[in-house]
Amino acid sequence: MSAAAEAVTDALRELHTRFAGLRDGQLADYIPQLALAEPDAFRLALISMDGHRYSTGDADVPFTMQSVSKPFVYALALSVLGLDEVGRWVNAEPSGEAFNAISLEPATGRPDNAMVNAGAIVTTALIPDTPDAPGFDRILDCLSRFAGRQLDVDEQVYASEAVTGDRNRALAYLIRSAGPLPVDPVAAMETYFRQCALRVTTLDLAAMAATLAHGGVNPLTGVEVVPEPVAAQVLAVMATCGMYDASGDWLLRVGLPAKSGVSGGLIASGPARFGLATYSPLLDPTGTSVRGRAAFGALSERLGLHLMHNPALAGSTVTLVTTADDLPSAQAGPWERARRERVAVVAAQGALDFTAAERVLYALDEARPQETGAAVLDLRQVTDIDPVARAVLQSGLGRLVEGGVRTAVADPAGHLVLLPGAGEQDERTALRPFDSREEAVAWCASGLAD
Ligand SMILES: NC(=O)CC[C@H](N)C(=O)O
Repeated sequence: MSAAAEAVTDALRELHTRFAGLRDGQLADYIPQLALAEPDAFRLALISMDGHRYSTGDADVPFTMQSVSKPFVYALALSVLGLDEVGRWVNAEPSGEAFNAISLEPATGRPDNAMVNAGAIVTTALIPDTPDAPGFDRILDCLSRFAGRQLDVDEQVYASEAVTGDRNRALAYLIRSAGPLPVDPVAAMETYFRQCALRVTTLDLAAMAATLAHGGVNPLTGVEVVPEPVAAQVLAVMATCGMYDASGDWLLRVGLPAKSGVSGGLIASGPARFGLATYSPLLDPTGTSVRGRAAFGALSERLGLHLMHNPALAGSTVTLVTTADDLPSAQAGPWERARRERVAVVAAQGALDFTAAERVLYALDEARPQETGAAVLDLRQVTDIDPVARAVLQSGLGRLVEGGVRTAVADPAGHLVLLPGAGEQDERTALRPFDSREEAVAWCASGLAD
């Protein structure tokens, strides 16, 4: 790793040092194998949207996923069946109850959400066997693609939970008796226990969290694991329900979609930013890693990761030049004319989304193009434009043209190539794309009324 990027690992190391001494909490012992975990183990990993990996502690040592598997199986169910169909069987409301609560909605028999055990059992049951693959193989394949490598089952942990998992079995029978879902409790529990016993490393979990943050595309492999809308739906349910009866407090203090598991694994996703994972098996009463919670809280605060913080710094993607005054004065002819007439020139830079497009259009209006009858939008420094920003800009520029403004776009990369009606307008007010700002300004100025 380069020296500069070591700074990110340093930040993780610092958190590790700061919280390694925390000895609060208990090992989960209702699954006997989990009580054998090393209480001092503490690992942290972060994976960026470019697939850069950072970690500290033994981030390559495996442990079982437990409930951290739930959002990924939910993602699979959503991509196979769609939100409406999945929503018929499992709701998306925070339950305010413990992960293993024996509780279903009275009116419908649905579990509250897919993050508590009852909901996760339903989600698992929604992935049926197909002629090609048993339900569990489909889950294994999907979760392996989230991780970017082939995962396997810890047979000892699986067997340990299968022996002691009566409460979950009871839930499966309750679900079958309370609602119309044709759950086979025995088969569903077999698959659910195996999914909980899937073996991952801390770096695997960070890759899985990063894939959700990256719109469903694994940033390490480039593979689209689930469609982008599904990734957003899963993050939404993680944000509201992922930490069970501590979800509200978590969103308030840490401010990231997250999911914990009783082995001590914990993930958090910063949408379009990174995937985070930690492993440390001492748990608080809600079943969340004590060190993991402390580390993610501190990291969020220190790096300003809370989702509700003011997201983009104003001006970071848009530069605004309001008149042709800034054009090089040596240029004669149409340039001189453009300067004299104060033709509006607005320049944007960086990646344009809806927010940036709104600023651009507002700046165009502020430059009062109706008074001069001409406007130039300079997109030469724009690196990317999303479909929403393109549509909003096209419609805004269309309005200017309709209002009689001669409008030119310096757009050598063709960000707005689909300009509606370009060339169909009358020559004086047409909307025209140009390769350079000079040509765009000259064309605008040459058409100004005398
Ligand atoms: N919160 C958890 O991690 C629970 C998972 C565990 N396998 C159970 O069903 O009890």
